[in-house]
Amino acid sequence: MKLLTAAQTRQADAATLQDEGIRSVALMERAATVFTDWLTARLAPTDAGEILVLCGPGNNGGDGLVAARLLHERGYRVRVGLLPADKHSADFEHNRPRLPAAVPVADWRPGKLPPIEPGTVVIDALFGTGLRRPLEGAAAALVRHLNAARARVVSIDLPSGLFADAPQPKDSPVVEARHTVTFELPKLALLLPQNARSVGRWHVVPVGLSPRFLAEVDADMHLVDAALLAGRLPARPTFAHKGTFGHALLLAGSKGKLGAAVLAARSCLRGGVGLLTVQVPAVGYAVLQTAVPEAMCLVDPEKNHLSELPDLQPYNAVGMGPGIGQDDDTRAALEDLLGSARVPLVLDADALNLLGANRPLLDLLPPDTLLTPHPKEFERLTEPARDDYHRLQLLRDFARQYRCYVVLKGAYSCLAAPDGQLYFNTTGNPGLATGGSGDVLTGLCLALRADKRLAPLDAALLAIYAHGRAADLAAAHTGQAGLIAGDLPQYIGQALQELTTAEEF
Ligand SMILES: NC(=O)C1=CN([C@@H]2O[C@H](COP(=O)(O)OP(=O)(O)OC[C@H]3O[C@@H](n4cnc5c(N)ncnc54)[C@H](O)[C@@H]3O)[C@@H](O)[C@H]2O)[C@H](O)CC1
Ligand SMILES: [K+]
Repeated sequence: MKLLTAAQTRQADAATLQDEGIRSVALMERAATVFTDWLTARLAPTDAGEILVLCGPGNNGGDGLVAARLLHERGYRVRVGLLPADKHSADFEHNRPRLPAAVPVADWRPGKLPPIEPGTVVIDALFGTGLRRPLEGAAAALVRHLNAARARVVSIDLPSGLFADAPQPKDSPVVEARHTVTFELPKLALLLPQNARSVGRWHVVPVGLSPRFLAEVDADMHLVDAALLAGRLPARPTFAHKGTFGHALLLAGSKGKLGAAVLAARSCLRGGVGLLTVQVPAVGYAVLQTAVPEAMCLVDPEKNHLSELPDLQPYNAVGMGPGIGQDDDTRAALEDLLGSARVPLVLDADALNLLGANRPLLDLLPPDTLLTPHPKEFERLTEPARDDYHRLQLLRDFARQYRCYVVLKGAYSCLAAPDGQLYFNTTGNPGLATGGSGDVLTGLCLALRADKRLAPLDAALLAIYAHGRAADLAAAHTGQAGLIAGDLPQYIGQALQELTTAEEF
């Protein structure tokens, strides 16, 4: 699924009107109806009390007016508060007189703002994608008043005051919603940690925007969902043998961190690799052979850390990083790897920290290398980000500059591709915030990069999605708090199977 900018969303609205030959008030009616359906499916009239609908001057406010009318028709008690404005949108003007007389309407002016009882259900229809500048004056006062009320706020399309795809000044107020019900496609702002307090939980409801426009529009941001991945993971051929799926080499572990090697190795095997060899320092030999008997094990000459590469000739992909530490010898081995590898590389954890501490090594990164930093590791590779938007810009720039794929891990992990496209993952849950879950991702990435049938982009997309999906499957048994990284590999197979394309008849 594509992620649109605010400007593209306006174009999508216009294309929909044109393609369907409908008036904009009809689209507003549709949007407000799906919003109202969403709300009434979750909130009975008896639990709602008197719903307060706060309406701004534009089409977001127009949506609010329609929702107020529909809620009244469905037996809810409703009142409307209007933000005073010099000018209203045409569709707002169209719907204002259509509010039933039984719905109380008042202007909500600064200095005379009525109290909002704690727990009141408030529909925030002040501003949506048309916000042009940070809120000030009457609008800012109203938002501050609402945020102080401890109400149950549901925002239409966006929490008011939040730009759809750009940062706002720290001191400009934004509605703090429990739920944001957004139309057709999520907006970038909903995916970023810095907006979590305003957005609450977000939900997408369909309004039927022009399929033609959505197919044609040139987006540079995407959501990684099952639809995006359809057809990217071919079924395993009947006459497959272990060579078909590649031989991966994993360089992992140091004294006290062999668990990282074990987790990555198990995950690589569950990711479908044909053969796996793991090189560990001597201290890890018995651990690896016992914990992961399916993998072959090479022993580094050093006892406690990795110091050199084996002959790379047999391998289709090499992964390095989980648990390796940052010894000088290990840095030398990494440098050797960057200089000599002729196959896809996956770099994580201390391999990234070594790169960050030795920036000239970045110029040695082979094209299409896959890096999987968390935000701190990414910062070591680049610079501290001013905010989440700036971090995405740095991510994009880095992927372009080094012609590599970078997964910035977190909720909605974001993959940047060498062409500057960004892909936000939709699977996973807070149970992944546990030690070792990144090592599992590394192993899975390595397996998919070793599979010669997969393009680099497809391997990375499949890996981040299946990793999150495995966590969702695991959490159904363990709960989120009880989820540990070792639970994940056993669900990778199912996650990949769900994505596998059946052979066409
Ligand atoms: N995408 C869809 O499927 C549909 C979306 N709809 C809704 O329409 C809004 C966008 O409406 P628009 O009129 O473009 O913008 P807003 O209502 O967000 O606000 C515009 C309004 O506010 C003024 N304004 C802008 N910034 C400020 C500010 N900082 N302070 C004061 N006033 C400001 C501006 O001048 C305008 O007057 C979208 O989010 C959906 O909710 C449609 O219903 C159709 C389907
Ligand atoms: K809103």
